[in-house]
Amino acid sequence: MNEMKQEAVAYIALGANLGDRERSLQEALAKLDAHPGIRVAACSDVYETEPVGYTDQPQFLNMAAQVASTLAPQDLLRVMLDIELEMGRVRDVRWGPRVIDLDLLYMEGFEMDSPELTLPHPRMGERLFVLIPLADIVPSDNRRLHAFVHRALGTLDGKEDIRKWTRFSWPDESAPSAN
Ligand SMILES: Nc1ncnc2c1ncn2[C@@H]1O[C@H](COP(=O)(O)OP(=O)(O)OP(=O)(O)O)[C@@H](O)[C@H]1O
Ligand SMILES: Nc1nc2c(c(=O)[nH]1)N=C(CO)CN2
Repeated sequence: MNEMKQEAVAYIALGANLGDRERSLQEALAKLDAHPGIRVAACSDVYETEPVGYTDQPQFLNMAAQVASTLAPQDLLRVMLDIELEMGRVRDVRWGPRVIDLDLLYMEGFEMDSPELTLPHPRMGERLFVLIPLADIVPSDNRRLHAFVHRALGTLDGKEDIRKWTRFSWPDESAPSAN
């Protein structure tokens, strides 16, 4: 893995709509935070959302996390994809049901466009289930991302059914260790 000397701030979208959704979000955050090159710095509220795209599937829980990472973006994504696999995600239906979905939305200082990794995430401005949690944690001094999120929120206002989910806390003292 290519370790960078300095931490870079990145934003990750989390989604879950199979099994114990809340526990899956907790577990994914714990696994990210347990990695030596990743520190979970802030978490959004959790929202219950109607499925978008492929609609014949259960409701999602969605949230966003701000992380600080010394990993190169490709390595951070690899860790995220490994966590999805460890947690039993099966890739079959595009936009279909999943135990956990982790998308890398934005990483400070990095722009790239390849099938393996596109940054910023090409569809983040189209999805309220991504933007509403992200707005909880993007600081206003990140002018570029803050402006992007709020402009996109303005154009999508009211287009998806999203409700705040209140029963979530992280770090979760009762959760099993991620290792
Ligand atoms: N910014 C990114 N974040 C996550 N995956 C990405 C990104 N850019 C490209 N990819 C690639 O997309 C592939 C498919 O991702 P995934 O199965 O999570 O898509 P999806 O959640 O079904 O749809 P969407 O990409 O619209 O969220 C991953 O294997 C990954 O290599
Ligand atoms: N509400 C909601 N809908 C979705 C979600 C998601 O996380 N939340 N993820 C998808 C796969 O990218 C497809 N549709």
